[in-house]
Amino acid sequence: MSLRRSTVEELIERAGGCLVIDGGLATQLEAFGADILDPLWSARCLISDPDLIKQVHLQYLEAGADILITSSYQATIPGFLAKGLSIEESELLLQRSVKLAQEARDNFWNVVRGNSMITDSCPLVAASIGSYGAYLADGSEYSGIYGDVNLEKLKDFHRRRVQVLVDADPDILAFETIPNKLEAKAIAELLDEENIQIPSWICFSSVDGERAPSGESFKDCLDILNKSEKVSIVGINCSSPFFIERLIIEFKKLTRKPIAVYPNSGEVWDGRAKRWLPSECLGHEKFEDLAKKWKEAGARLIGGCCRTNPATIQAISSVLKPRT
Ligand code: MET
Ligand SMILES: [Zn+2]
Repeated sequence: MSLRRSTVEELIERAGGCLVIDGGLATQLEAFGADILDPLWSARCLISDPDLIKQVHLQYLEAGADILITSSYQATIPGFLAKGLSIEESELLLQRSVKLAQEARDNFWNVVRGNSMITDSCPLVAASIGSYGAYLADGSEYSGIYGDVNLEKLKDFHRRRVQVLVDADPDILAFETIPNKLEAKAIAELLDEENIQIPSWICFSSVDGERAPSGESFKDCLDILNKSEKVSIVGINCSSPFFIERLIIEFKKLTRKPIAVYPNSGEVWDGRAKRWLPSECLGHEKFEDLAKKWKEAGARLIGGCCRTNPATIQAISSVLKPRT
């Protein structure tokens, strides 16, 4: 069942001022030996090993996550068609991504926690919607260079997947690693055109800690989103944790919407070579210190992205919502 009777603000308040997002799904699938070197990336497991996805969701819940992000980041209908699947099969797989997270959540809440009913205060399911760049799988979610696309093409790219995911009734739509203003605008317009009733977040990537990867200012990007009632939350994901605090302070000046941050470990993705480049990266203990600062700076949803794992989320959750 859906948890949308409360607003995002109410849920945040009830959670003590901050909701904990889970960590890297792909990272943890790989840690279990899944082979995701594929254009579908983590979504490959929707075909090859759906049970493993559920297991990883459960681990994040046990680590203290209030929000699970589904395995649909790089799941797209054209991507599935390219694998020889039919449109119907592709849409079923998208729906399965939401179902797996809902089942993990219900199981955790009812069986592990012993609650008899799914209520507003149980963990939420956020349907992941990767950027167009993530679908291209050429690293452009971190460069913002999309070549020959326009607003309408981007809307059409996102449209059917959004409709199918919405039908599966997630609690939130999570647009991730958006690298430019054009795509942010396309998403905001699409949510309006389709009259989507599910709250959504739009999170940008950033490479330099100051601007969107395209070089456009966050002021320009957020000005567009501020006008949209359909966009409930804005933020940053899969970017270096070292500049997140600075970006939260900047975002606070630019928007009144709740801010979400779920950075990666600080390693850098080489989109062409399809590997993480060795670089300075952050340990779990450090995430604990930083998460506290991010909350103080004004972030209201905090978690981890690629190369973070359940231990990271455990560390974040222990400082953000110490159990009494
Ligand atoms: N949520 C995605 C996953 O782990 C990561 C998004 S950033 C590349 O599947
Ligand atoms: Zn990531």
